[in-house]
Amino acid sequence: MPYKILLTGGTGMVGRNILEHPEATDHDVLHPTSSELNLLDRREVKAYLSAHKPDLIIHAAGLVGGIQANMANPVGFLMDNLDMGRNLIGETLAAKVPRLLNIASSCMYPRGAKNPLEESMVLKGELEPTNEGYALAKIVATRLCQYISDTNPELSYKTLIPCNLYGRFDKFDPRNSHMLPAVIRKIDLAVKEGINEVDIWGDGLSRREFMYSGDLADFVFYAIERFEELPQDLNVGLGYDYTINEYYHTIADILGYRGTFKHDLTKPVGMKRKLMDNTKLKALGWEPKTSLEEGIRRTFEYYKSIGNEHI
Ligand SMILES: NC(=O)c1ccc[n+]([C@@H]2O[C@H](COP(=O)([O-])OP(=O)(O)OC[C@H]3O[C@@H](n4cnc5c(N)ncnc54)[C@H](OP(=O)(O)O)[C@@H]3O)[C@@H](O)[C@H]2O)c1
Ligand SMILES: C[C@@H]1O[C@H](OP(=O)(O)OP(=O)(O)OC[C@H]2O[C@@H](n3cnc4c(=O)[nH]c(N)nc43)[C@H](O)[C@@H]2O)[C@@H](O)[C@H](O)[C@@H]1O
Repeated sequence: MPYKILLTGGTGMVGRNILEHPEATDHDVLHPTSSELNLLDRREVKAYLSAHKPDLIIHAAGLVGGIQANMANPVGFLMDNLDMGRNLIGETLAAKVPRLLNIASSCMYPRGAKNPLEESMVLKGELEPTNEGYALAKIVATRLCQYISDTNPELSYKTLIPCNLYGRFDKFDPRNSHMLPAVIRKIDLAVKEGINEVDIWGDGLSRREFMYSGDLADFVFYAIERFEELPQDLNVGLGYDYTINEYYHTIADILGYRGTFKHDLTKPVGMKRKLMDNTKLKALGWEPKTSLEEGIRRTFEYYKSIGNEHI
């Protein structure tokens, strides 16, 4: 059914993949930038919802970054994400908007939890220190949605928990990018400049589940067509992972890098693994379609198209 959707984070990687998806045109999608709607200003949020009256909200805004960005700014990652979530979800409740889809992150799982991570494991152990602030903010927004849904039968606020994501519209600046786009940039520079050795952060044995953002966007539309069928919290991932070393070698093969790698053990590695259980996702009848090789190729094409000189 067509919705009047408020999409937050519409200029970000997840948001732009949602807007680029063919089914976006089936709905009336409002996607204000942060200068048109600053989620850190609760009064602005209240006024925007009152003026536009969406019937579904997709919350894909946030202060987002890789391990090094999180370590450099734990206060910002906690405060901004907490305030954005609280302001948006709180005013959505006040306006009695019937549906909200909150985008969380697999980093909110306990660092030592048994893999694959099941949705019931949230809050069942200590968090990963390198992104604890961000994880706390994500957990608060996730629980806020649950409490609202549990105490307001006419409201349905649910959370998707994606694994690591990459793709078109990603961030490539090494100061705040995640591993996959950072490695595309590093290896592309090595090929262009004839560099024969590329650093891998850590021993490369950590494992990650990186899903192509276009697939998450596809699931978002699949999910909003079956909103009532969705569980309160739902992992959205591949169901398998690779080592960091394997990601480097796959990217090197695709970009034509023939040099060697050196492990820089002074760099942070974060969680050893955060593979999520996809039983509930598969039960809904959806699975991601984009292979790692195809996803890297599309991401690299996008990277080349934006001209990396200003990154
Ligand atoms: N990337 C990943 O690996 C990953 C993995 C799992 C989950 N997620 C989740 O997916 C969501 C989107 O991530 P992303 O990778 O798309 O992030 P992103 O590319 O950094 O985009 C962040 C978005 O949030 C907006 N935003 C930031 N501060 C704002 C504010 N004060 N008011 C309104 N909007 C604001 C930004 O708008 P401006 O550009 O105008 O600042 C931008 O559109 C986040 O909830 C993140 O936790 C991401
Ligand atoms: C989904 C995101 O996961 C994030 O954790 P996390 O996967 O470790 O974030 P990433 O920065 O993607 O790092 C993933 C893994 O890749 C390794 N890695 C290897 N080489 C590089 C490199 O050149 N750059 C980067 N960035 N990593 C690299 C890094 O040590 C870590 O083990 C959280 O900090 C965020 O809050 C968010 O939740």
